[in-house]
Amino acid sequence: MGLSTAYSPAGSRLATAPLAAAAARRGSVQRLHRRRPLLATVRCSVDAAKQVQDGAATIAAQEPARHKTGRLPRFGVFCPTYDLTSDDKTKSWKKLVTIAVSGAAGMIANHLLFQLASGEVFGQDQPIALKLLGSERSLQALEGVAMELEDSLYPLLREVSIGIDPYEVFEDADWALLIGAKPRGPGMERAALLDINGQIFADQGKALNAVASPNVKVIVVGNPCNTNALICIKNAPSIPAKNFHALTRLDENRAKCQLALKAGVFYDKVSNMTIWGNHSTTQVPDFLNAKIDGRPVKEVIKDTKWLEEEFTMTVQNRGGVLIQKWGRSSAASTSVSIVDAIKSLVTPTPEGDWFSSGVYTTGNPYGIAEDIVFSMPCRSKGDGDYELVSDVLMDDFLWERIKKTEAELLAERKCVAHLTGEGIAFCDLREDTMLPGEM
Ligand SMILES: NC(=O)C1=CN([C@@H]2O[C@H](COP(=O)(O)OP(=O)(O)OC[C@H]3O[C@@H](n4cnc5c(N)ncnc54)[C@H](OP(=O)(O)O)[C@@H]3O)[C@@H](O)[C@H]2O)C=CC1
Ligand SMILES: O=C([O-])CC(=O)C(=O)O
Repeated sequence: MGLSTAYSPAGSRLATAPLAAAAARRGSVQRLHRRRPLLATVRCSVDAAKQVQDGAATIAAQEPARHKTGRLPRFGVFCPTYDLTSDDKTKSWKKLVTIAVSGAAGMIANHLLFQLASGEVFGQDQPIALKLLGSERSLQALEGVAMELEDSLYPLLREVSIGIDPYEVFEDADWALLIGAKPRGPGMERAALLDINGQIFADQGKALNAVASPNVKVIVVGNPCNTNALICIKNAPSIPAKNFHALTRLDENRAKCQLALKAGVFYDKVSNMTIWGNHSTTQVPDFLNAKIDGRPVKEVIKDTKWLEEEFTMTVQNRGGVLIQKWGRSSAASTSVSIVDAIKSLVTPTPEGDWFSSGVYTTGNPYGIAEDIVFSMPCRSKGDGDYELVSDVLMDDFLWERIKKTEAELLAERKCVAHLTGEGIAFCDLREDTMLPGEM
């Protein structure tokens, strides 16, 4: 095994990206056309044996200059010197999975990237390439992240590249984990946040549409994640809308934790936990359909007042309380929940159970407004796809709250009409509309 920094002879491939970017920026969403990737496979950049002969140190020393060429600098490349076809241990290794991560120098990514590289997400026989998206302001930090990934000696991590142009970084991505977003600052109107972050997700949607794998799976984490995911969908008409998710798995995990603590059971006894709606303080943690040890929650926890009030509010406000304690928003647990969300899509859902994800509502069986991204109960066969669970109970309490979070998302959609190709934005959000982190 060898370790250094070098470059694949991929100049022609990368050189085309700015052209695609310019074309896409000029065109409307509808006029965007998918571009066939010129090179479908990503290779290891460093061959250990060759590296010794060629003098990898010289290549590494030239690396800073390469930033200026517009090529993606490559890091963390472990090319096994053994023959993949003849080594028993590696015979079952799968085709490389390429994962693009935005906000890669941020706090959540600082946990997530290492979980991805360790093999715990996609499996111990699944080599991966990480493509990290940053900005001018974070490029140095991003190099630091890449260096730490190199130094971690993950055998499944075949390539790390960093860049600031989504049209380069998203090229051929099988997964796009969109974390980077501007945090809401003091005094900033929510409408302004929707506009600033919405613009980021409109651009990234266009880039995904142009260069990612046609079946790329996208998980939007950056807030407000439901509406950011909707903006992405609208700007990526060639990618199935079903492939986009807004992360509400952290909310599901928080709800499971609270129910387990109240019932005095281990958290793995809590199942069928749905978070309905927006990743905001209007979200609805569903205790009507959730189960503890296979029994309806309301049979186990008889304190309905607690369920309707304390439980619900604790989950809705958990992010804000954590910010007050920590001075920053949940990062490690968010990373864990992204891992959970991916695993739920790449492994079959246990019989009778489900998971929550913010997905596109068109065609939903519950009567929720179409054309928004709403957290709902999903099941997967483990093929990266999902289906909505249809046999759920509904009562007045649940439905009333679902309508409130739905109204919030419909209002958010109006605020970003200019970014979804649906006309002039009109923003009239309720005062109490907040992200989980705002209190
Ligand atoms: N859905 C969920 O459950 C949760 C969502 N979140 C959300 O995830 C996002 C990332 O959180 P976290 O990693 O902790 O945040 P950090 O502040 O640590 O990192 C965010 C990254 O966003 C990037 N960014 C993109 N555009 C801007 C901009 N205009 N101004 C400032 N930074 C920008 C920055 O990277 P660069 O300069 O490289 O672009 C920065 O590194 C936030 O939106 C947060 O609210 C957090 C917790 C839970
Ligand atoms: O508002 C934030 O940035 C934090 C957040 O989403 C959460 O903790 O759920």
